[in-house]
Amino acid sequence: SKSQTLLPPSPFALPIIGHFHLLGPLIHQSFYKLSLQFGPLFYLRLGSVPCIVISSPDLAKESLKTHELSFISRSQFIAIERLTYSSSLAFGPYGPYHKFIKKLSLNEFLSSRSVSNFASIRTQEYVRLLRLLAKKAESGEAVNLTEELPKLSNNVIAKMMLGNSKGSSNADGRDEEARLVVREVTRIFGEFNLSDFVWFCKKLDLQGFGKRIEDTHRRFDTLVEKVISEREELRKKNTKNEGGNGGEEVKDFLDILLDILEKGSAECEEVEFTRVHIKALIMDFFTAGTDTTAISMEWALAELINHPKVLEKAREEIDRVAGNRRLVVESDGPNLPYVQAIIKETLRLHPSVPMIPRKSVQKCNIGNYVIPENTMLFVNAWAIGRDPKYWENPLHFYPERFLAPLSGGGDGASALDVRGQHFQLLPFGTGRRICPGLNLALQMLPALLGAMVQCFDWKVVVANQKHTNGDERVLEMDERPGMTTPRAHDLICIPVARFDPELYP
Ligand code: HEM
Repeated sequence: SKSQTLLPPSPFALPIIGHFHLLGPLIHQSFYKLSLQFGPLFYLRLGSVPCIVISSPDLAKESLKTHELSFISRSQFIAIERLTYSSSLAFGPYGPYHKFIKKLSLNEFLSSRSVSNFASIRTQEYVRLLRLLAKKAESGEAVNLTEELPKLSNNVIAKMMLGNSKGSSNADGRDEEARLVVREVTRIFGEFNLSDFVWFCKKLDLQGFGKRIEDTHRRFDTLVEKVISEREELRKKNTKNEGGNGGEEVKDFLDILLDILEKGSAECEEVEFTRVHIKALIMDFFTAGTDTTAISMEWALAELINHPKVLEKAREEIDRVAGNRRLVVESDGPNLPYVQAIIKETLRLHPSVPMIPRKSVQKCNIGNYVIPENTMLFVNAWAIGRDPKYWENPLHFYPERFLAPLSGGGDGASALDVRGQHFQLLPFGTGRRICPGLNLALQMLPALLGAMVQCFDWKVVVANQKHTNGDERVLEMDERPGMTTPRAHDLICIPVARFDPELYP
């Protein structure tokens, strides 16, 4: 029939640029506005790249579950290709290598068990931040949380993945350099490169991305080569202890990967696994795991500052569970349902990856429409999280919606989790390409938020963060463009101590 050959509805396109003229800097918001006009499934051409945008849970399910294998890949962009050594888990195609490395990452690095094994490393990092905040509180100084939170998540991933006491020294400022490189990579990934979208610009590099990409690639490669070579040396010296790991410490992911590189593994017989794959994986976890976790934490705290009653309720729960003689810790998580609900509510309104990006590997039908092979798919999780059809009072920050209602009613959100089973709430995506870091993020976020609320009151100081038009919220909640959704302005606050730092572990 005619409908079997139809593309989804689409706005008027211009020559060469296609629909780019319809997009503002916050692309998920532009897509949301277009969805109000063209419906929950529409078609765009970005330069010469065909795309579809989905903004309803039903169609999200149809594309990501029913047609999962059709939309299983991701688009290859010039910067991503180069900076991830064309071997990315996060951005690469789906196939035997992806299956192998994802399974390995989930089993050996990011499973609930592995994440628990590294709990003490994370506690050290939480306490390092809390001590800094306590110092600032003592001197009445402001602290820029937008700077500090990524340091924490970066350190956590570095220490879980690469270890911290394996003979590598930070005397040459390596941690700082690593953080700066990761920040630059994330920035480059989030910027729009004409060469990716307009076919005749492919070789022109009109915006000068090439040099930035090459410089950043060189800096990262130098760093990661040093880390891997030092570990290889240490392993040689230490051959008596299997894995060269000193026996008592928990094996970090780098040791596991080097074991496979040296001895092979039954499961990787079919795939090539080289030193380059190790480097790519390190890049993957730093870029996919650092900003996302820090941004979610920042939004959660900003929402609490804007909603003092929610903050007070969270604090009552924390004080009930941990009291005021010990710090709240990750293992308290299951006893903190209200704090957990705050995290879900934050991920609903501020998913740090606002759109799930995929690419079709074969032609398929969605609704009554035909989606050609090689079409980019954006599932707009940000828009779905704000749709009044699925959420009561969607713009209201109301964690209670995720707690069992006393007497029915509400939007039924109490039954929803964030693990990819419920298509109206997809902050971590779903299916075979679901975020493997979700266990880690869901361990860290409640514990860290809990500790920051338990230990401090928060005073907002910077003028451009504040509403001036009589809005009762204190902080503005605007977003900045990028691949993730950071806050437009840095979150700068003065912490006021309410917990004795002597009691930190
Ligand atoms: C609040 C924190 C985080 C959020 C909101 C988040 C969100 C996401 C989303 C939406 C995807 C795409 C899923 C899909 O296509 O279905 C993704 C993929 C991914 N994430 Fe996360 N993420 C977070 C933290 C982390 C952490 C801590 C790590 C690693 C340590 C990580 C590593 C990855 C990787 C490797 C992928 C690619 C998976 C694949 O393509 O198979 N993420 N994440």
